[in-house]
Formats: sequence, structure tokens, C-alpha cells
Amino acid sequence: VRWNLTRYSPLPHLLSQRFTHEEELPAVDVFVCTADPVIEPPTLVVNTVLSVMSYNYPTRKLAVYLSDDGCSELTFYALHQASQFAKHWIPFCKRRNIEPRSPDAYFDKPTARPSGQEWESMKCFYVKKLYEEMKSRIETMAEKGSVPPETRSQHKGFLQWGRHNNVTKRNHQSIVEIVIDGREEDAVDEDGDRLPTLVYVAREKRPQFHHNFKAGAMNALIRASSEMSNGAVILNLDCDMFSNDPDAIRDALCFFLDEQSGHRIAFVQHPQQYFNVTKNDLYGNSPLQTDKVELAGMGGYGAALYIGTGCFHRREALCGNKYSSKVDGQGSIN
Ligand SMILES: O=c1ccn([C@@H]2O[C@H](COP(=O)(O)OP(=O)(O)O[C@H]3O[C@H](CO)[C@@H](O)[C@H](O)[C@H]3O)[C@@H](O)[C@H]2O)c(=O)[nH]1
Ligand SMILES: [Mn+2]
Repeated sequence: VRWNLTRYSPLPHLLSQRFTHEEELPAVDVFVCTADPVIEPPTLVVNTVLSVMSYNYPTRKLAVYLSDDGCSELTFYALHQASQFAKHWIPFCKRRNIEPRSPDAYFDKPTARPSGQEWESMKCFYVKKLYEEMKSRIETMAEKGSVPPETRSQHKGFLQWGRHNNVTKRNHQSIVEIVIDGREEDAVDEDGDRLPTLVYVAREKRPQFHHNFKAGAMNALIRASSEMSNGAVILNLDCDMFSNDPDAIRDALCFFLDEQSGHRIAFVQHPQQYFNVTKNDLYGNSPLQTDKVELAGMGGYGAALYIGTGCFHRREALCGNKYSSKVDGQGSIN
């Protein structure tokens, strides 16, 4: 078989023309997976979470789930901190239309230096200061290795790690804490706009049962999310990544909602980019071959690879659906 290199591009302006009302857009659930608060520090994890909470997508249609296989109160603490910071970060990103929306990656950019009007630059300093203060609180807590009693009173969720529960990484009850319930009236940012839903999940683990690593976590997230937001589209991300494009959801929807072939598309895989690649890419980390040859080569045959992360799935494609011979031809997704 010859490689048939084909590249597809989304046409988001056509999507906006077809879906003029927010209500018509599908709900999207984002799953972020983490497994260890030492190897994957909580500041890294919340940067990933904040990058997806600030997508250019109606917040009432967006829910973010953090799966913590480390079952660590340090990660829960960091997520709670991020939920507070999000009230400043999300409006800051959207008003200034900044990219990328991981605070660490954004403030690292030379262009992130405040410029323009005095008010604008003060705002940038202010948000940066809030971010650095949050980061330092999370790191101090991580160094201590546990959350002190006075901090535990900040959120009832900390009770899950109470002495009587005997929580260890491999043996614990299931913990599901809704950190932000997007339906509640006070779930708003500093501008009064609604925040996306944010949920912490540590699935139940017992030593006598296999937990099946990330796949086990994803299955638990599918079940837990179906009881809450039940988004028709699911994005999964590892905690050491961030979304570098605030319009990634709309781009993926261009394929799922395509009038001709949308109904045949089960998942939309975004390419991956790496940072800190050595000069001359000594360790071959550059995804050139995968993105430009392998994925594009399969594209010509209408095929695609799921590379394990950075991928949007139709929930139906993962959970099944009653067979129907009728196809509405609209690529509908409800
Ligand atoms: O018990 C576990 C172990 C891992 N993870 C998470 O799974 C992701 C991937 O694990 P990692 O150890 O970073 O593996 P990689 O080699 O980086 O995995 C790459 O390749 C895998 C497929 O081989 C994909 O599933 C991953 O998404 C992709 O990042 C990370 O977010 C982990 O936190 C869990 O949630 N639970
Ligand atoms: Mn990894």
C-alpha cells in the first residue's frame, strides 16, 4: 500500500455560521490524568487544567475532570487553589485573547511582558503575581508533604483524607469532589461570567484488584462524568501537557459535525508538540515523522491513529449506542 498523504483543515467560520446559538453546541468533558504528586508535581497538573478551563467555548458546556491515581490531598489542594485562580485567569485570557493558556507557558514567553495601556500592564502584573503566589503556596505544601489542619477547613473535600479513612495510594474509597459546580449561581469569575465545572476524581482502588493504569482511570472517568455533565464529546490529556490552542474544541467539532461525513467520525486526534527538545533533536523527540508522514499517510485512506492523548472522542463511540439505520446526514451530536 502506498502512503497517500492527505491533510485536513478545519473551517471554524463555517461552524460558527451553522451554529449561531450556544445551546446548539455539544457539551464537552475534558479528562486530565495524573498518577503521582512527586513525579508529576501538582503545579504542572493545574497548569494543564487551567489551559483547558479557559478554552474559547461556552463555559456552561464545558466540564473538566481531574483523575488522580495518586489519590493525594496535595493534588486536591492544588486543584482547589486553581479553582480560585481561574476566576482571574479565565477572563484575563479571554479579554486579551492570549495564547497559550497554561499560565506557566504564557508567563515564560518574552511577549508576555506587559505592554500597551497602563491599565492593561497593571492587570498583567496583577494576574502574574496571583499566579506566582498560588504556585508558591502549592509548592510549599508539596515540600511539607501534607496539608495542615487549618487549610483542611477550606474545603469539605479534605475530609476524605481524614484519619478514619486510612487513605493510601493503592487502597482507598472512591473520592469524587465537585470543586466548581458550573450550575451554581456563585460559580462565576471576577467579571461575573459563569465558570466551567471542575471535578476531582480518585477512583476506588483495592490491592486485590488490578487498576489498569491510565485505561482504568479513563473508564472510571467515563462512568463518573456520565452521571454529571455527560458531555457528548470527550477530550483526554496527560497532566504533563497543555492545550496550546484556545480554539481546539471548535476545530475538533468541525470534523464531528461535518454535514457529509461527521457521523462516521469517532475521534479527532490533535498532533503533539514537544518542548525542551535538544539541539539537533538528539533523542528523536520531534514528532515530524509521526505527524507529517505516518498520520497524514493514513489520512488519505480515511484512517487515523489514536495516540493515547490529545484526542477528542465521541462519547457514543466509547460507550456504545443503540443501532440505528437512519443517519440524519447532519453529523448531529447530542
Ligand atoms: O496508573 C496510572 C499511570 C499513569 N496515568 C497517567 O497516564 C498518563 C500517561 O502516562 P506516562 O507514564 O506519562 O506515559 P507516556 O509514556 O508518556 O504515555 C504516552 O503513551 C501512552 C500510550 O503508550 C498514552 O496512553 C499516553 O497518553 C502517552 O502520553 C499520565 O498522565 C499519567 O498520569 C494514570 O492516570 N494512572
Ligand atoms: Mn508522559
